[in-house]
Amino acid sequence: MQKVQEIAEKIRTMEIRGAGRIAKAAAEAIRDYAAELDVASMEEFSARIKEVSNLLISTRPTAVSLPNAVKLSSKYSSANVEEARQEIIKNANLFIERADKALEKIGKIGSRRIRDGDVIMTHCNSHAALSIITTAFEDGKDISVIATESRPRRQGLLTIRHLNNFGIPTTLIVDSAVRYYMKEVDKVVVGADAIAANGALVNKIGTSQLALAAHEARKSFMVAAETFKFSPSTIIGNPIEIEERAADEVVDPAVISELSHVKVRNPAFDFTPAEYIDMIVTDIGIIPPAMAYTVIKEHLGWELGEV
Ligand SMILES: O=P(O)(O)OC[C@H]1O[C@H](OP(=O)(O)O)[C@H](O)[C@@H]1O
Repeated sequence: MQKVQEIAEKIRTMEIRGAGRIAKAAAEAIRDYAAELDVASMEEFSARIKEVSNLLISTRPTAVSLPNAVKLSSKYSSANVEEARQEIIKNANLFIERADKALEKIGKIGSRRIRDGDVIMTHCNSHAALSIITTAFEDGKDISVIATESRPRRQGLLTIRHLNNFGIPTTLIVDSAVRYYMKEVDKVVVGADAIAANGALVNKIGTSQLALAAHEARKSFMVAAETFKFSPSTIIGNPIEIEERAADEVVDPAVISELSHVKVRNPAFDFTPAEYIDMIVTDIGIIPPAMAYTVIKEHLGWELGEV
């Protein structure tokens, strides 16, 4: 349990971050916990698995990859502890393998839409979006990237370091310069924390203003998302919760401690409506946002009544 608590804390504090990475970390945590779980009965086994599943899911509320990973990994059908344990180990490993392959597939598929000479704008730090960009570059396409800083956590600095390691010409801009530079951009490529049944995208705060600026300038807006980032519970009407993080990520508490009329808001994500999205590059191919429902039904194997 202590190891799971440590992983949960790393996810909560964003030492482990990125919707795909937290999903994989959760799958690994459940697998390792199940492997070592010493219980006297099946009831105890079920209760302990449920407890760690809930703990992991509670760490970050928005990225649906997290509950999807937990649900897919902690599945078992046997009423025998040893068999159930092996089922969880197998399912978690399958999920992890599928997640790695998905990133590779998204890179291959999405990079075909990148043209020689393209200037690509990206936001935050998405491993799926970066897979598209770096694959296009490794295929010999002469591309460059404009990367946003992504306040308040500045994940843009991870992105520019990653792109620099590949030798990709990159420009770092502050988030508020997005519209100013949009005229130089050919394509916007971003990741996803969740995709709702209506095709709306939930991604790092500021994504929707990139989409708006791209739409205004008639530039293509591409989302890179593994199928496990689609949200089953939105089919039955549950809204996706937007995580609001601590004010001290935005400003030093000392600066505002005496300003009695000021409060700080720090939502980590925003919604981009489907009409601003040209395509979603997934591990099962490029789809329009309107196909989100089909992905949830057919590729996540979701059944009405399950959620
Ligand atoms: O799964 P990958 O593509 O890496 O990232 C997807 C998204 O997860 C990140 O969230 P955070 O930085 O963990 O809050 C960003 O919003 C990013 O676009």
